[in-house]
Amino acid sequence: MSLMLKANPNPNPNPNENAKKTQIVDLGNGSSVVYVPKFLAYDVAWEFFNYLDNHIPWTRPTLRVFGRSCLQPRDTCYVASAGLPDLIYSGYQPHAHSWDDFPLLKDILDAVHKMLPGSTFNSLLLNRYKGGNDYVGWHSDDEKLYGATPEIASVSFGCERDFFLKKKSCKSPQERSDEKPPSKRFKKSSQDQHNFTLKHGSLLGTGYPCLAQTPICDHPCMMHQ
Ligand SMILES: O=C(O)CCC(=O)C(=O)O
Ligand SMILES: [Fe+2]
Repeated sequence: MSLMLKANPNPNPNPNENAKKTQIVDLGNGSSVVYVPKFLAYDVAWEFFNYLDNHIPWTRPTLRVFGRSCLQPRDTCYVASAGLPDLIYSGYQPHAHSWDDFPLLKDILDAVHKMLPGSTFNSLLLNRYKGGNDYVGWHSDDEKLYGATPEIASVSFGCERDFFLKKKSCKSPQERSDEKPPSKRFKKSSQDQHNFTLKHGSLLGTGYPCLAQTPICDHPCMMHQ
């Protein structure tokens, strides 16, 4: 399960411990990602997992990808601050729930803001992968709503899963390639690919400008799954 973004105001009794293990990975071209493997204490993260698993109004929508209808291969739920433009991807417009409906999500958001000083996240896409067959296909988080240089924070819960980032080919379609099975989606030996194993309770931040030596980020040119 992952939150594309924000948990407990004091998730770890010793915040310095988190910071020490933080990794900043240079992707080249001025882009960096930050990875905090122990963003949330192990037991706290399991409490969050159980809450989210049981209390989020998960849905599994039908998407329209390359002219075909297909069931999104994961459950989802969307939370957004009031006044944001609608999120629409692959012909689907999720209902925007209010942060006020889920106080725990606000706690996660506060913790992310503390870990990434200067960040101000305003929407959250929750994804639940029910087993090894659920996945997210190659895509860029480049919806207009996110602006020219999207900043994304992802908090993961449950089983470890691989997360891949690669440079986007300019000719590739912008749509998510959710309909392709994982085996056909990527050759792991490809150059310019970066792999992260997202641990239970970890935080991954992309497109976060102050991570780069110069405040440049090219997340719009990156895609991931
Ligand atoms: O679940 C994840 O870690 C990634 C999900 C994702 O990339 C997305 O919803 O845009
Ligand atoms: Fe994404």
